[in-house]
Amino acid sequence: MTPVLEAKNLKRDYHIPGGLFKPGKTVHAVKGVSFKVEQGKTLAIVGESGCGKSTLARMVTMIDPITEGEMLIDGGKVDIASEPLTSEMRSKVQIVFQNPYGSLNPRKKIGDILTEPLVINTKVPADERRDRAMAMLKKVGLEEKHYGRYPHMFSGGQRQRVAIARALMLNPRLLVLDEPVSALDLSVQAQVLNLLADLQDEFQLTYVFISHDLSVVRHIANDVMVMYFGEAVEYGSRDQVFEDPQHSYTKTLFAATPRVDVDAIRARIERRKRVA
Ligand SMILES: Nc1ncnc2c1ncn2[C@@H]1O[C@H](COP(=O)(O)OP(=O)(O)OP(=O)(O)O)[C@@H](O)[C@H]1O
Repeated sequence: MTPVLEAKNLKRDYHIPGGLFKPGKTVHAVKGVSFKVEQGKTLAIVGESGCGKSTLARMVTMIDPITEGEMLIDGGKVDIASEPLTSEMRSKVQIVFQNPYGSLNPRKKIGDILTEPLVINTKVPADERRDRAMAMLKKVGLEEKHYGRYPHMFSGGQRQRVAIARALMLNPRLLVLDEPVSALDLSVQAQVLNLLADLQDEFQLTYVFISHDLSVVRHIANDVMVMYFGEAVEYGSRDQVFEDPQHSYTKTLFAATPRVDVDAIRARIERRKRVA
């Protein structure tokens, strides 16, 4: 099967200009990383702060340019040299950021936030845009009455649902989730993870899930890539990486991580749902 995304030897350098007495320097944030992810699957990218996870997320989402390497979506090459990238190309990959407070425009109603990607990227007429946004609200566990409300009227978990809904409005081939639950309370984390899992099952969505939280990764990933100083030091199936880590950094990372039992939280929520 052709992977939805295949990245080959991706590199990203940042050039930091020097001052009068300080020479400029180049930060090699991502140093040649390759991976692939198939439809309906989740690739988790883990590593500690500064290892290059977000840089990778921004490259895959085409927000940041690639210094070197190749990216194929559905087997077709993303021509990183073509500037500006076409909106059709961009709409294939969407991103959900960590902070549901900062990522939604506080001056816009939820309806406008959801329909905006259609206004910018498509010729879908206004009444159909509204219908699609209403349907999407329901898919992410919100209600039609939320359409006319502002982001400040929602909880953190609900705002992240709005961010997920917005990301799905263009039917992307790939969703990049950059620490999507780490700003949320633990029980809300489990609800949003449940939602992501349900949406993936229903629509065969493909995720690149960026996280520093191994308990979450264990719960959601099919494959795992561990990054360390801009390199992929481990890459394999979830069970392979968790049960038999090869690299000394992965072993240290796993040993240093307290285990939060997300499965138990999820089971508790399911029980509550059944009682209610
Ligand atoms: N715009 C930038 N200019 C210069 N250096 C940058 C820039 N963005 C990131 N870097 C550097 O690139 C490296 C990787 O950063 P990145 O934000 O991708 O890491 P991360 O793993 O996502 O960390 P965190 O989890 O803290 O966000 C770091 O050394 C960082 O300082």
